[in-house]
Amino acid sequence: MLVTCGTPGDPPDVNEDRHSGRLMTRTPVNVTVTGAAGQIGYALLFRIASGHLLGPDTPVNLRLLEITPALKAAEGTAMELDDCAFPLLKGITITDDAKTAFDGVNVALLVGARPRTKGMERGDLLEANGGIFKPQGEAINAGAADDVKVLVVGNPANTNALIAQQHAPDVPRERFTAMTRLDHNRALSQLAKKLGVAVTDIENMTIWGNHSATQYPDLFRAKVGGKTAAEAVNDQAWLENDFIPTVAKRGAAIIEARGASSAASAANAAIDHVYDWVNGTEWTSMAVPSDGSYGVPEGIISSFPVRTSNGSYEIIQGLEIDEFSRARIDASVAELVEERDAVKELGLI
Ligand SMILES: NC(=O)C1=CN([C@@H]2O[C@H](COP(=O)(O)OP(=O)(O)OC[C@H]3O[C@@H](n4cnc5c(N)ncnc54)[C@H](O)[C@@H]3O)[C@@H](O)[C@H]2O)C=CC1
Ligand SMILES: O=C([O-])CC(=O)C(=O)O
Repeated sequence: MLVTCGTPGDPPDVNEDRHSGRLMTRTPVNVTVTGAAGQIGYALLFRIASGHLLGPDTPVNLRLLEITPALKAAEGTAMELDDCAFPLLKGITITDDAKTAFDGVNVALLVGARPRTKGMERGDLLEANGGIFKPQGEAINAGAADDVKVLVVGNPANTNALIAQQHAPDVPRERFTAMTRLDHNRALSQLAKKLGVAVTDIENMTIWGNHSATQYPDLFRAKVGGKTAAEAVNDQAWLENDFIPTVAKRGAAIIEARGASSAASAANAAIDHVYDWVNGTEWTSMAVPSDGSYGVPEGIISSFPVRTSNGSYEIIQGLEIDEFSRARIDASVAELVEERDAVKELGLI
């Protein structure tokens, strides 16, 4: 099923922003969002359409991929998007067909995933998600634009990204990334509160490893006022027993408090991830395919400190890793290796 909305009659490359009067001379970027009718989708789509993902001069076409029973809800969201009259939004396609959704895609946000339900083992979860991320990887391989960038949000995000990547052999493998930016932002906020500083006073925050409770938010690399954050905090007990578990288990704490998982903050982090990937930043956290840096086995999609520029990224090299951090990184990476081996055993990669 395919529904199109929006204003397909617009000329493709010259658009007038009716709010600023400025001429936008760029071809619309095709942005596909899977799980578009879900909670994160609802928090994400309006920000993409208003220019927060790619900047105020970049028009977008939205492609919403959903499972068939959720198409009606996606149509409702598309009606609301229309009702915002966003100057940058050039068209909306709603479909339950992955090939249609990813045809010509420039930015793919893979949000829809199978949540863990009662009685489900980890293997069952990985298998169910394999059924989603394998065909999506194949559809990206078949139809994506040459410059495609993929962000996987749906959990288990790192391993889902690996599954999709492994089924898209014609797409450069580094284009498949997973989201640890929410963890990064959570770490900034917790540290800023502890030190009584602004989040903007903190530099070089890093999340290592998996987007799971084993992740390592690293205060020995982060800097505040010329010191490492660990020195500025000067409280190893807080760092170990409070900061790390608070950041790593924040997702569960939000579910406990809200009765639903993080949605607006997750959407915000997805926006941050892609915006920085496209526009450049000196230091952030992204889960990316390892090239063997910092002893992380090659190919594993693990979170690293990265620098981005001109639409590409590199893992920041040359950091000295202390013993405490080494053990934490190794533990999270070991979990990723286990997940990779499990999906291999299931024949998903
Ligand atoms: N990496 C991260 O930091 C975070 C990841 N998440 C994960 O993001 C995912 C989405 O979260 P929510 O939006 O809250 O969930 P949700 O359950 O509200 O929405 C998920 C949507 O995905 C759709 N869907 C399922 N299979 C699909 C398929 N094959 N193709 C397209 N759509 C499909 C469902 O119909 C549903 O509308 C979950 O896996 C959640 O655990 C959530 C927060 C943070
Ligand atoms: O824990 C969850 O299910 C959602 C999630 O990934 C997060 O909030 O970090």
